[in-house]
Amino acid sequence: MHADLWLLADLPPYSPDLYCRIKYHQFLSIITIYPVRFILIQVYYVIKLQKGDHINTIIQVALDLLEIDRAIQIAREAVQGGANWIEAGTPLIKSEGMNAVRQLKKEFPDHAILADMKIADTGAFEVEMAAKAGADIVMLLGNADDSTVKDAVRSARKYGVKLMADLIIVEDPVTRAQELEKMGIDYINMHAGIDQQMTGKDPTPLLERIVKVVNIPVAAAGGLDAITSAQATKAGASIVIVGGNITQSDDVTESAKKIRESVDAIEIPEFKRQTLEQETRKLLSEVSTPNISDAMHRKGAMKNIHSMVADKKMVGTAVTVQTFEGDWAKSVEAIEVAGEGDVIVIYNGSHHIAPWGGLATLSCLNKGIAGIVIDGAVRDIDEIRRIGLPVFATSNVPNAGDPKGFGEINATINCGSQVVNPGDYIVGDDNGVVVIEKERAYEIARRAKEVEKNEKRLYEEIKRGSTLSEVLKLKKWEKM
Ligand SMILES: O=C(CO)[C@H](O)[C@H](O)COP(=O)(O)O
Repeated sequence: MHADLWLLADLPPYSPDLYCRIKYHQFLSIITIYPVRFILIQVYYVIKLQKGDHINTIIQVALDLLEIDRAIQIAREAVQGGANWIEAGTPLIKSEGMNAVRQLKKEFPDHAILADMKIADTGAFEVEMAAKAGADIVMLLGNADDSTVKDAVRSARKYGVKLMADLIIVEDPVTRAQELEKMGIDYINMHAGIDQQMTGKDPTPLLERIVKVVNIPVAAAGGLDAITSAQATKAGASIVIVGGNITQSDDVTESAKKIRESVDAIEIPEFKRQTLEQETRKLLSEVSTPNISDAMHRKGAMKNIHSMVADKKMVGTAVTVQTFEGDWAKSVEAIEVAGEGDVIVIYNGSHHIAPWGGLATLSCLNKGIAGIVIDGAVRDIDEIRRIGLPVFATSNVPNAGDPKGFGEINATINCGSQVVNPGDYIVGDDNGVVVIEKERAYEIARRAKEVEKNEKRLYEEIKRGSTLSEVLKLKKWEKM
């Protein structure tokens, strides 16, 4: 059955009464003229929403991948979990062209296929191209020129496809949504793009305002997961577009199922957003230092600094100390300056004389300090290991220096060949230590989480018997 896109009718699983009402509606829509049908459908929606019912939300899985065969496999698993519409993501279309749409339509004839072309120009031509490849819905950029939008609408009507407008970089989304509806767009997509999400942008806040001013279905997209998809539904979204939290999951079907259950739940839990700092710390505690280094394009790793206490994870904000060979006065004074969740980062300049030991480490434990990093040596390694606080250094030795007091606290220092400023995020694990400049901490934490999700997915595929070069298609993507 070809999904009736307007009625969002391709909604398995749905309750029998809703099924009958939608079938009745489809019958009505066949026999009524458009305005009458339009009014009836509005009445239908108002009655359902008045009763507090949820209109079964469409889950659109966004296949932002590079390989069509992997995309098809992931789409299959997502549909098993309850995804309804299948999106050929922009990266997939840029990588595989219209063949991606053709293959998806061939594999999933009973599911609406959306081509996320993000059309900015030559609307008619690109809509025609996608329609002929089998797309049911085509995405254009909401801030494309009106002439492009209007010509895309003419082409969409001619080829029997629907149009969705992506508000990703629109200055005034509420006004633009109304203009786009007037020009004949079928769906509005309130979207926080992947890069925008890394800076904390969230599509939900504007959703309610847009749903109020347009009569066409509104989609939400941008880092959605089970909780935020439900919030988007509560804010009035009829379609939730989910990419990474399904496609990069190590269990795609389960992830899609969680989103299906969450958006269909009658009671949607209140979702209290954490502060940016809380979310940053939480994300950094979930990822590894290799994930973070990858998220920074292989940057940020400290050289020759190793964990002195095995199997310890450390996340904190830097209190920096500049000292000189073995001089431990400023290092110990820094314990009084640092607070809960800080990391004391020391440049000592020698690998043979320790400015740090067991007593200082115990003092840090008392203050809730997250850990210590020294470009230099430590001593009392047995005591430090018993205390269990994360300590990273270049070496451990038996001898210490004297408390002369040279140097300073909270100046810019160099540690492990990395520049460290007070307040920068410091993350350590058994791989080593990375430093993240505080201004980019949230963005890097989000990007590192994407790296981690992607690696988990690759791990899953290799576990099924593939190899790294196969899943990465190394030969195909080697730099020409
Ligand atoms: O259009 C997109 C990016 O430009 C993505 O498809 C959209 O953001 C959904 O993916 P995710 O849930 O990973 O954000």
